[in-house]
Formats: sequence, C-alpha cells, structure tokens
Amino acid sequence: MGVTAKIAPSMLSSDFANLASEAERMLNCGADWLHMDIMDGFTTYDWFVHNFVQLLYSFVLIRHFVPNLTIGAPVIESLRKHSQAYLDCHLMVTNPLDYVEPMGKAGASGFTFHVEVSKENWQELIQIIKSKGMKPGVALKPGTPIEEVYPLIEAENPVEMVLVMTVEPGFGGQKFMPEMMDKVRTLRKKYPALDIEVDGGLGPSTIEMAASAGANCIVAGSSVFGAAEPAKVISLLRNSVQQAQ
Ligand SMILES: O=C(CO)[C@H](O)[C@H](O)COP(=O)(O)O
Repeated sequence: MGVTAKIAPSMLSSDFANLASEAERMLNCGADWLHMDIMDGFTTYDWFVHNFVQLLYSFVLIRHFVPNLTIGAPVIESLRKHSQAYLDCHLMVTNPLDYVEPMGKAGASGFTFHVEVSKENWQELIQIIKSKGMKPGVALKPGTPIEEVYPLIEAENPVEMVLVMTVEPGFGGQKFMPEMMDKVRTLRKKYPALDIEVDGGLGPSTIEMAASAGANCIVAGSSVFGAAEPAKVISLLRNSVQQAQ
C-alpha cells in the first residue's frame, strides 16, 4: 500500500484536567499521533437552522458544526509547551478558515477541515494550511458522498489525508458505522498512497473492518482510554493495520 500505520488516541476521551500527562501516557503506550477534536458547539437554535434551512446553507446560516464544545487554539498552545508530538487536529467547525492562523501559531501539526463547510474555499484553505506549516486533511461526515473529496485529492495543491467519519461527529463513545467501509475501500483502490484516517468507534472489535478496507490512520478514544492496558490496544490496532497491508 505504501502508507504507514498511525495510531492516534483521541484526547477527547482523556482527562482534560491532566492533558499534558495524559498525552505523555499515550505516547509512552506507543501512540504515533495525538488526535485533537476541535468543536464549535451547536445549540437547539442551530439544530433548527441546520435541519430546516438547508436551502440557505450557502448563505452561511449554519453557525455551528457539532453539538459539543471542546478545545481550541489556546489548549493546543498549552499542550505544545509540554510535548513535541504530532498533533492531529480535526476541526469540527463551521468556519475552518478562521482557525488556520491561530492553530498554526499554537503548534498544530495537522489541520483537517470538513468538506461540507468548505465547498467554496477549499483551495484557499489548503494553501493557507500548508503555508502555516501544517498538513492539510479533509474530513467527511457519514452522510456525505465520497465523491465530494475527489477534487481535493486530485487538485494541483492537494490535501494529504482524508478522514472518513465512522460516527456522527460530536461525541466520543459512539457505535462504529461499518457501512462507512465502502468509502474507505473506494478511496484505497483509487489512491493507494493516500493517508486514510477513520474516526469513531474504533477498537479491538472493529479494527479488522477498517484495516482490511484500507484505513491506515486510526483514531481511537474510548477503546484506548477505557482500557486497563492502553499499550496493548494500541499495539493491536497497529498490528491489524500492518497485517492488512
Ligand atoms: O471525532 C470524534 C467525535 O466527533 C472522536 O474523535 C471520536 O468519536 C473518537 O472517540 P471514540 O473512539 O470513543 O469513538
């Protein structure tokens, strides 16, 4: 396949009050990356707008992307002071462009934005993300067809990773959606050297499906942080990806 396994514990499942030591613990357990979920909140009002005013989507009436609030650039900046790890940042926000500069300054390593909110400006986004020294990635929600990311992979200045969401974005601990594996298989067949990340519900019981479909970057939150021996889970995830290649 020509891609390497990257196991990225989702820090969303960590003890945020002890983020630096949780990060160090994961790296000592064998993590390659630390996955950082940046979310912008989603109120009842936003839900109404999101669901009933879809036609006005392109006029930017959707104010928030997910129904949860997590961390932002200040937390990335704080963590960066304690760790040289690759910080794989997943921006579940409506206006990713607003976050590029602060996230770059804070020390993010990867900046993955959502295709659903970047239809008009993905070229500009990729260019600015790269100019700030970050690796650009594009993510898609379960309901978004895979074809929507092809132009971003085939562009002259392309994204370097595709994140296939295997749960609805917003919360850790949800059930893995096996039907998303068709997207991964299609991507892997079409782009043998592409980094393909999966996120949501990954753990010992679901990794075989993701690995055999062709995913090489594995985000895992509750299965790693909830394990008595996280190192064993990380090692199992890595072995599954390597054996599938
Ligand atoms: O992006 C996310 C939620 O939007 C999380 O990274 C994801 O759900 C990982 O958590 P878990 O492994 O517990 O499902």
